[in-house]
Amino acid sequence: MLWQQCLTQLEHEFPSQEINTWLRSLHAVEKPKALYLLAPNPIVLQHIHEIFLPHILRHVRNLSGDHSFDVMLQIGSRSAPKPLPKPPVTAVSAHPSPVAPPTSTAAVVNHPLNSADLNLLTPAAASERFVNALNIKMTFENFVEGKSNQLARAAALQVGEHPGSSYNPLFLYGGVGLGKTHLMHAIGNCILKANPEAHVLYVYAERFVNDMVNALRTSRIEEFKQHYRSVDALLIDDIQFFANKDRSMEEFFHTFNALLEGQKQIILTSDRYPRDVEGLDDRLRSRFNWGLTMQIEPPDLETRVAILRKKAEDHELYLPKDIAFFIAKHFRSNIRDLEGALQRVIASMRLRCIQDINMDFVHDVLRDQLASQDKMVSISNIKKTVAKYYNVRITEMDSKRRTRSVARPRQVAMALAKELTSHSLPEIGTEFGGRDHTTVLHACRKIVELRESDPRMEEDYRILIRSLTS
Ligand SMILES: Nc1ncnc2c1ncn2[C@@H]1O[C@H](COP(=O)(O)OP(=O)(O)OP(=O)(O)O)[C@@H](O)[C@H]1O
Repeated sequence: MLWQQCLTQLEHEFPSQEINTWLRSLHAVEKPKALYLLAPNPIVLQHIHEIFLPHILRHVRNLSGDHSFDVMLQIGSRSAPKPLPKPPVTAVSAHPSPVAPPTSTAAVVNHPLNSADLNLLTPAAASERFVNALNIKMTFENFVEGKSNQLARAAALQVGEHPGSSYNPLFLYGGVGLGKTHLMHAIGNCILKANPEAHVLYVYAERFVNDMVNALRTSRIEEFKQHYRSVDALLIDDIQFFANKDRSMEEFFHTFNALLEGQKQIILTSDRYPRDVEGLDDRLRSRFNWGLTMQIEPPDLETRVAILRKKAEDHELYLPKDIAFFIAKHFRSNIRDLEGALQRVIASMRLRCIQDINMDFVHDVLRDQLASQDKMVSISNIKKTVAKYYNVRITEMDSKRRTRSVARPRQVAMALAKELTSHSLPEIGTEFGGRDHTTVLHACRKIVELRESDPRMEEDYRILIRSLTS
C-alpha cells in the first residue's frame, strides 16, 4: 500500500518508462518501521540506489508521517520457492556505504530480514537464481480468446507447452494495449508451471539496454552476459526500443544466438512487424523471422464484451449484457482502456456503496471518457472513410442506387456504424438517406456473413476499423 502510494508520487517526477523499467521490478515488503525493497539483480540495486533512493525515502517518510521511517534496499526475491539457509550479506547501509553518496539517508541492510517472509540472496546467489519478474495474474486461463488474437494465442500456447522446440523465436506484434504482454507472461507462467526450476526471465527492452549500459559503466559486462545468456526462456517486451541503439543490438544479437544455439526459448514483442521497425539491425530483423511472427489485432465487439464480463467476474461483479455492450462499444481500440473503464465503474460503486449496477450510473461515472471516445468516430467520418476506401462518391452512401459497387460499401459503412458508434439502428438508417432500421439490420447481417465466407471482405473490414479507431 505504502509502496503503491510512493510509486504514484514518483510517477509525477519520472518518465513512465523509467518507472516501469526500474521501480516496477522491485518487490516491496512493508514492515512497521521500514519498507524493504528487493531488487532482482545488482545492476538494478545500484541504479535504484543512485537515482531513486533519496526520492523514495522522501515520499515514504511523508506518506507514513514518520521521519525516522527507513527504506532498505537489497537483492532478493519474494517469489523464489525456498529461503536460503544463510542470511544475506548485501544491502545498502542506513548511513553511507562505499557506494552511497554521502548525503543519502538510504539504508543498506547488514542484518537479515525474517527469512521466512523474504527470500534474500547474496549477489552470487542472486545470479544463480532468477527473479523472473513475471506477472502471475497473466495466464492463458484468463486470456479471452477472439478472432483478433486466436492465432497468436494458439502459437503462444504451443511455445508455453514446448519451449525451445516449437516456434523460436516467437514474435508477437500489434497495437498498444492489445494483449501482447499478457500472452508473453502467460507463456512464462505456463513454462514455470510445468517446470518450476526453469529460468524464465521477462524484461522490457529498455531494461535490457539500461542493464547493459550500467554493466559497461561498472565493468560488469561479463556478469550481464552471464545473466541474460543462462536463462531457459528470455521474454523481451517492446523490442522497438532497440532501434538505433547499436551497442545494445550487437549485445542482444549475441545473446539471441547463444540462446538459440542452446535451444532456449526466445519470445519478443513489438508494436509493429519486425520489418517495419525502423533503425533495427538487418541481422536482427532477419533472425526475428526465423521463428514465427504473429499479429494481435484490435478485438471485435463480441470479444470486447467477453473480456469485460470476464474481468467483471474476476471482481465478483455481475455485469449485465446491455451494460457490457454499452461499455465495449465505446472503448474499441485498446483493451487497457476498456479495462480502465470497468475499473472506474467498480471503484465508483465501492466508493458510493452501490450494490447493483445500472445504465444511468455507468453513464454518469464514464461521462468524460465517453465524450472523448465518442469524438473519435462519427457516422459522417465512417461514410467518408468507407467511400474513400472503395473509391465511391460520399453522396452514394445516402443515395437510392442499388448496384453492388455502391450498395456493398454502403452496407459496410452501416455495419461499421453499428459496431463503432452507439447510435441505434433507426438513427443509423436516418443518417444513410432516411433508410428503415430493417435495412440497416439486413446490412449488418450481410456483412457478418460475408466476413465469414470471404477473406477479402474480412480484411477490408479490419483495415477500415483500424483506420477509423487508431
Ligand atoms: N484477450 C485478453 N483477455 C483478457 N485480458 C486481456 C486480453 N488482452 C489484453 N488484456 C488485458 O489488457 C491489458 C493490456 O494488455 P497488455 O499489457 O498485454 O497489452 P500490450 O499489447 O502488451 O500493450 P503495450 O504495447 O502497451 O505494452 C492487460 O491488463 C491485459 O491483461
